Amino acid sequence: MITVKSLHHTFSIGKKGHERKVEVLKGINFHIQTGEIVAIVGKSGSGKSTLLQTIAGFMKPDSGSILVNNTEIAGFTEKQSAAFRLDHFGFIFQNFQLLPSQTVFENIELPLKLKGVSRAIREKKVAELLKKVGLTSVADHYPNELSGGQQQRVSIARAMITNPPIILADEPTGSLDSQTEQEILSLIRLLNKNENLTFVIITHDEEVASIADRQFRMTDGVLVGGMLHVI
Ligand SMILES: Nc1ncnc2c1ncn2[C@@H]1O[C@H](COP(=O)(O)OP(=O)(O)OP(=O)(O)O)[C@@H](O)[C@H]1O
Repeated sequence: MITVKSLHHTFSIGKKGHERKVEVLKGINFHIQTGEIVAIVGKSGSGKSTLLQTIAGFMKPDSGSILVNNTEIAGFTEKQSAAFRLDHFGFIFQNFQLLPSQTVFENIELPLKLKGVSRAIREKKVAELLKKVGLTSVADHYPNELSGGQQQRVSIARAMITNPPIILADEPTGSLDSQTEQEILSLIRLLNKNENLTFVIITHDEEVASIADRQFRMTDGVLVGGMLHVI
């Protein structure tokens, strides 16, 4: 599903003329299979977000290979990356990133609108997903009328609406209390099982990492681990 080989990336930090080079990805290698939940765990600044951004095609690595379903995406142009992203990746963020002026229904249907999907199909698909994430009764509410857990359910539904095979999640429960965190983690597990969805979750929270089939540890730009985790 995702195979990363010899991925390198270096940032230039600081004022022009006095830049400092920081090697953030020092030759990353891993393979993720379809239907796995993988957690990428590591301290702040270890390079987790940079890795996720390169997989998603938001950032071009200096060198290395990223194969997603046998397509090499590391050398894609921005336009190619955007098109590939829409078909292959859904995103979940710590702060939900919902549009405040749009209802739950409208937030979830947005990616389908961007793809030019007809209204009838959009309505059918959003209704199906609302049911899967347990939000049918709040379809016409606005994000600020929902709890944090409900907002994260909306963003999970939005991430899934175009049927991408892979969900990339950056600290998906970072803004939630521990009980709500457990509910969202259970939902992720359920969707993984029922829909065969692959999840790549970035976290520094061991509780979150514990739901993963495998955990990778990011330390100073090096990724280690990947042992099967028994839950
Ligand atoms: N656009 C950028 N320009 C320059 N340096 C950057 C940029 N993005 C990240 N960095 C640097 O790269 C290193 C890794 O950052 P990254 O955000 O990938 O870490 P992280 O493990 O995701 O951290 P956190 O958990 O705090 O989000 C940090 O030293 C950071 O300062």
